[in-house]
Amino acid sequence: MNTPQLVVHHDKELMAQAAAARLITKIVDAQASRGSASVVLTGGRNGNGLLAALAAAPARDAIDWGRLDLWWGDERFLPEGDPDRNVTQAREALLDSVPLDPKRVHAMPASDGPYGSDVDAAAAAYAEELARAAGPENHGAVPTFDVLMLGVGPDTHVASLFPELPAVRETDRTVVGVHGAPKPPPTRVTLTLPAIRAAREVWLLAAGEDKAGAAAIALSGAGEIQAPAAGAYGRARTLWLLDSAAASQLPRSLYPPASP
Ligand SMILES: O=C(O)[C@H](O)[C@@H](O)[C@H](O)[C@H](O)COP(=O)(O)O
Repeated sequence: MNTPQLVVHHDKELMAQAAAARLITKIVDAQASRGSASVVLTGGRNGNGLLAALAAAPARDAIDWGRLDLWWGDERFLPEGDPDRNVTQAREALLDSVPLDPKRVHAMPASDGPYGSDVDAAAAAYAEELARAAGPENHGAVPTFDVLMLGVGPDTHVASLFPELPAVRETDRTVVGVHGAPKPPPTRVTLTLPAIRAAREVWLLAAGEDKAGAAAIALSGAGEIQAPAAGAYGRARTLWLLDSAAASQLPRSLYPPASP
């Protein structure tokens, strides 16, 4: 497990803009070296804020949108097109404004899709889609994600892995259904920690005063069952992108001064 790196920006708008610039560079570099890139998106205000900043970024179209695979870390199990679905919000924030290859946009199943209301079947189907996309070098589970992004909840949840619930304890499956999530809606599909940890880089997005406690707990050695964000790390890099408010309870020794 690599030591998390922290970057603290002055406020949440600057954090979103800086994270978007960082993501553009990461995607462009991946496409230059391997011909394509693979990114896992996250829902929530910080995740969508980053997508909106990316949509407005001057260098946005340095990305070859046709050679980008998009996956999701989690999804609210709602009907197709529901405004509360992460993919709906991502489309509004960015995806509908760029020329993606629709075959490379891998939304998680909706509750009125081929699996009906069976969220566990929907989760299993997404796990199979990931496995089909994995190459031999990925040990057959999930493709190599260049960047997997995660918003952080005030209770330290990431994706739909909530403290103490069964999904965060999963050690074999890559995708599971979530029943009774404390953050509405209660039924969700989520990647598990083993899937998250397959990513080259994991970026955790935390902005706002309401994330200060979660960041301090997750970064002070808490266990992943009680603090799922503590278990979210990449194979090569784990990066926390915070604003000053979310970093306000961290030991000063943990991070450099906020950017001006
Ligand atoms: O489906 C979801 O709700 C998200 O994927 C969830 O994991 C989110 O990223 C965090 O709850 C942070 O959300 P905010 O950025 O809105 O605080």
